[in-house]
Amino acid sequence: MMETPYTLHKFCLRSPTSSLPPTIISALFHPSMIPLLPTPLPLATPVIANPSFEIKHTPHKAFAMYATRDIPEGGLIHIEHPVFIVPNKPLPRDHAGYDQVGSQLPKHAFEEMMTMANCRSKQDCPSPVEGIARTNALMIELNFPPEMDASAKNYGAAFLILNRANHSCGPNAAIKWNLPTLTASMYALRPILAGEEITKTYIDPSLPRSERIAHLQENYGFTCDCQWCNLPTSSSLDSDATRAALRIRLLTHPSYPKWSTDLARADDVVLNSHFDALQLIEQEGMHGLQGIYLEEIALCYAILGDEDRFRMWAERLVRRCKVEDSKLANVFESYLGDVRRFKRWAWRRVQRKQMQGKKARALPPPEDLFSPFLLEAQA
Ligand SMILES: C[S@@+](CC[C@H](N)C(=O)[O-])C[C@H]1O[C@@H](n2cnc3c(N)ncnc32)[C@H](O)[C@@H]1O
Repeated sequence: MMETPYTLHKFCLRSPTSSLPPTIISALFHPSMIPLLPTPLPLATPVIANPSFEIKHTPHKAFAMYATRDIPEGGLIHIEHPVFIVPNKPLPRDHAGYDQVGSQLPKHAFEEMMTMANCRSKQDCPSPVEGIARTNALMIELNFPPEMDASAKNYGAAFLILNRANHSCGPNAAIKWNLPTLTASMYALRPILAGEEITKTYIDPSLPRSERIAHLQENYGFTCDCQWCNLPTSSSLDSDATRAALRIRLLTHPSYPKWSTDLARADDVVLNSHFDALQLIEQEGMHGLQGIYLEEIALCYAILGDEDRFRMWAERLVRRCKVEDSKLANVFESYLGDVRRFKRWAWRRVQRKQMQGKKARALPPPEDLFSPFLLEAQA
């Protein structure tokens, strides 16, 4: 039998209140990975008391997540520990690892997991647990040291609820993994209406439609039914071009840092470009790209010293990135508490005033401009 370093582990996250049972995570870990988990292990994160979604069976996609009430942009939808963590690579055929993982799960979790999608063939994945893991597991980060071999850093985690989210090329939600708490959080990328399906993306949505379709077919065994994959050919080419442009734009858009120190550039050059980007993002449903534009629009208004507009955009940014980037949300929350905490508040106005002051001092006093002597001299 071929030797494999992956061995089964069970992690027990104690509940913060004695009335709740602990959370168990089964994992197939390389021994070198154990120190890469948080130490000590976090307490179990309680589930959200009044969830804003339900899981329903659908005619064409098996199960799906639906919003049961309106969810605001950036709103937390669900937070969950994985039921299992496994390496994202096939183990030797005779290795019982995946089946062991399955058999170690609590009964209800195992039964639920066995109803999850499995798009792998028996030849490809003889163990159904492996097929389910390969269809559903989300890539997660552990405390990987930089020198570690890239193939060893490849771990996936399966979630009983989050894995019910279907794919869209214009998703309204995204998932953020948090290693210290060993949880994944789902949050809204844009406002979601009650009754809407909650979707995430399984692929890079900026790829052209043909590549997205091929990728989803090959890796997940389905043909995407989203509105962007069903556009007529001519509109689809436009959509491909817009998506490609949005991807490039992230690297090429007018630079906020340069603008913020360069009075020669028009006040609205970055703003106009970013408003334009937000419109294209809206059109393609690529709200995952909004963050940088929202942040820089708020910063532009700070540099311009336009408090009302700064507040409007900074409040939106804080809402939007509360889950995705809580540090950034905290920074902007502190500016909202007192805009003068932003060190370069109204920098462009202040600079212009100072320059005008300097120019005025460099010119002769106004009465001299009209003195008979000057007129004579000019003549
Ligand atoms: C991670 S699971 C999503 C939840 C799944 N529907 C279930 O019942 O557990 C991925 C599988 O869901 C289905 N699926 C996801 N997104 C889809 C879409 N946009 N159109 C059709 N089927 C989809 C495919 O069968 C895919 O292999």
